Amino acid sequence: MDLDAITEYSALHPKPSGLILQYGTAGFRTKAEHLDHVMFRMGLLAVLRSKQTKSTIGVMVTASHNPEEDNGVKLVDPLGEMLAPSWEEHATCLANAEEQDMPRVLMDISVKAAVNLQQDAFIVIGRDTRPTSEKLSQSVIDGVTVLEGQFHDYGLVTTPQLHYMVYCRNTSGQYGEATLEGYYQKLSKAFMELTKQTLCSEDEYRSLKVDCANGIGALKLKEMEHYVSQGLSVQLFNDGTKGKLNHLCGADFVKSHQKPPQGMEMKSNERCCSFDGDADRIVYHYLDVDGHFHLIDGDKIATLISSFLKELLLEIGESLNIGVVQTAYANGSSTRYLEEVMKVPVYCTKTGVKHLHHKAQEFDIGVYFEANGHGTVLFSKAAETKIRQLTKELEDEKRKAAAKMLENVIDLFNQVADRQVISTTDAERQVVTPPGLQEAINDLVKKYKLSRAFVRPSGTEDVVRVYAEADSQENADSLARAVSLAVFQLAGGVGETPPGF
Ligand SMILES: CC(=O)N[C@H]1[C@@H](OP(=O)(O)O)O[C@H](CO)[C@@H](O)[C@@H]1O
Ligand SMILES: [Mg+2]
Repeated sequence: MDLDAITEYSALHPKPSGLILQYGTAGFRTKAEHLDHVMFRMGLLAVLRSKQTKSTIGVMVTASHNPEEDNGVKLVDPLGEMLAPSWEEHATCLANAEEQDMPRVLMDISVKAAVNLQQDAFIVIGRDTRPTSEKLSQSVIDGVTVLEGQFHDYGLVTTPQLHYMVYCRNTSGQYGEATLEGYYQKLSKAFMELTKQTLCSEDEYRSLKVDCANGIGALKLKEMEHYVSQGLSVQLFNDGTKGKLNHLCGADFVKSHQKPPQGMEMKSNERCCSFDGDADRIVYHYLDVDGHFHLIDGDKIATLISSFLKELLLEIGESLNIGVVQTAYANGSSTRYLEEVMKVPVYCTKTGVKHLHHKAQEFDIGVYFEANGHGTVLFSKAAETKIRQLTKELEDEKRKAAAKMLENVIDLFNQVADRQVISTTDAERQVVTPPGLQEAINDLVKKYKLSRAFVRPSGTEDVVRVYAEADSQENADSLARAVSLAVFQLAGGVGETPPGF
């Protein structure tokens, strides 16, 4: 490691002294102007991780659903998964080292993690459409280059696309070809075959209006459109030509405000959906005949997918186990429905895809979704092999067709995978500190029917998130208000007291 060169280049990406950031739910996120040094250093760290794992590592420059002024970075591990927790700690240490200490901290990490510095390194880089992303990804490249890592810059890609590239490269192309063309080919082929097998072929079911949050999803869906045009006609809105990223539109807005995005014309019963800024979330929505808005969020998507999968498994007569993984944000009635009606075991993990993904790997088929629309279905290697074998061996036509559908589902899901006074336990559903806050929440929850509430510090924004549900909108709002007030009083709130809703 050429420490002089590192010191020299690092001075071109200086750390504002005293700035402390944490590798949170989905990497580092904050105002873009504070991130140049973090990007450079994540380029360095990605090289160490690549040498240690002897694999390609991904670096994605994005702040997903955050406002346009923010930016962020997350590292992608060899199998397309989120960075391992011990390396999140290394990332935090490296990002926070003062300028003069940085080369030493980098050395310490390479010693602690037993990195063979002679090993080659290869990094793939992607970015979203934020105005600051291009320059910041150049800083990542500077970090990679100074440690003599090789790299490929994919430029503008969605987060799932970058995860896909990493996985393809580390499985020598077995999962697919590590190009955008390869990505579109693989997904569209599975999608077209699966839709061919379904019953509803009328045109109205084949059109979809897509709110692209004024982000990268618009560019990439335009590229993908013609691969699927025989099975699906898409109409793009909020494609970034006018509006601001994630502003009054996109999956996060639609989910948290429970209303249609601006900039999209919706008529009764039209099928609509929204992406977030880096297109790794999707929620569906529609207006009914009376013009009422309905949201098909991650909870509902998980329920629909698991019932579909259960039916197919029944058809082929295989008893592969299915598990559904949710977070504390899942609506209580979706959990009850899955457990009591569908008889599917449901598990709750901490917020963030990495936690859900990890748990979902324990099943033959693991379905995981955050309520906000992040999610996928994972098939264990054994389940995948079994299903692929059945498509060849089964003689009964109906059973064979069901096995083929399952095989297409496997290929369609991209199976690879983003305040501190408040601390929590029990998958973030119970507050530990500050003292008294959990008791206050318990007392408030008791006042409402079918109610739940919890609070936790966000890992992507400088806020404390308050969740509340109850038997009516009015009661849920009122409970949320009361809990916010308790947080404000017991957790040292600053500024104005939380407003009414
Ligand atoms: C309540 C909520 O929606 N939280 C989001 C949000 O995390 P926070 O740690 O809550 O800021 O951003 C994450 C990354 O996009 C996403 O995984 C997570 O679900
Ligand atoms: Mg996102």
